[in-house]
Amino acid sequence: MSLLFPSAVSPDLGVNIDHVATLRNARGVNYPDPLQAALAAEAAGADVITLHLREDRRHIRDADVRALRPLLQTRMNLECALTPEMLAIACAIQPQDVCLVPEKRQELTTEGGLEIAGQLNQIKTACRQLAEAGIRVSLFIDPDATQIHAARETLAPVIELHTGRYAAACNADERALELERIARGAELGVALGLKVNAGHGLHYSNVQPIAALANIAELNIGHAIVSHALFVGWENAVREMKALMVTARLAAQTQA
Ligand SMILES: CC(=O)[C@@H](O)[C@H](O)COP(=O)(O)O
Ligand SMILES: NCC(=O)COP(=O)(O)O
Repeated sequence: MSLLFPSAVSPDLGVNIDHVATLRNARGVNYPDPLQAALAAEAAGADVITLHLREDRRHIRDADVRALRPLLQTRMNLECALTPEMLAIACAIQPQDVCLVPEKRQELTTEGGLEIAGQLNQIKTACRQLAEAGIRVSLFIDPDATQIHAARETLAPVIELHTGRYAAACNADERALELERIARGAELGVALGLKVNAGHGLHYSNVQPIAALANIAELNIGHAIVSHALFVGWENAVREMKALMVTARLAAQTQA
């Protein structure tokens, strides 16, 4: 696990296990087991295990989070909405990291980042509550200067930049623009003293330009790894993603 940021040999890889649970829940059975996936991901090189306890429990369930916490050798990054229920669960389970994310009931996936300025006091209070429970707080936000400055005001030590627009870009020009927004956002975050993570929609085909950014400390990736695992096996899917990240970061460092 890399301890320093930025400019480590690779960003940390947070493997998101949500969609292992999606597959389990589709049949109402107890397999595939997200706990087994988490432990195997750690053995294959994951630095962090990320899981999103959605309010509607569409994939990860409370029991998964509770059972996994004492088993992990790395870190648990629990993603949750900014609600009293979720904050109470997080404080009881005490993951090392909590990432606060916006949720909409009908969305297929997380559509955007937190609107921090509009709920500054509520977010500040949540950050204080989590910090008092010994939890490091991350805010999932769009790579937007206004949001990054607002995040700094909450005293949360970490931000995670939403890479969804980058991942969904329709052409090379659009992708380059989105990459530039993320690079500038990461630079600003680090300048403000924040740890800067990124994630959402990243895939084997688009991860390297993001992993190359020296200011990015951690990438959280799930759906692509679960999907690729169908063809190459779970551990190989994790190893391949980590290898792409290391290669991209090393190449960028060599060029610098
Ligand atoms: C915040 C984030 O990007 C992930 O938690 C992602 O949202 C998980 O997958 P779903 O959005 O499909 O639940
Ligand atoms: N925070 C982003 C994340 O955990 C991974 O999301 P995805 O790779 O499943 O889109």
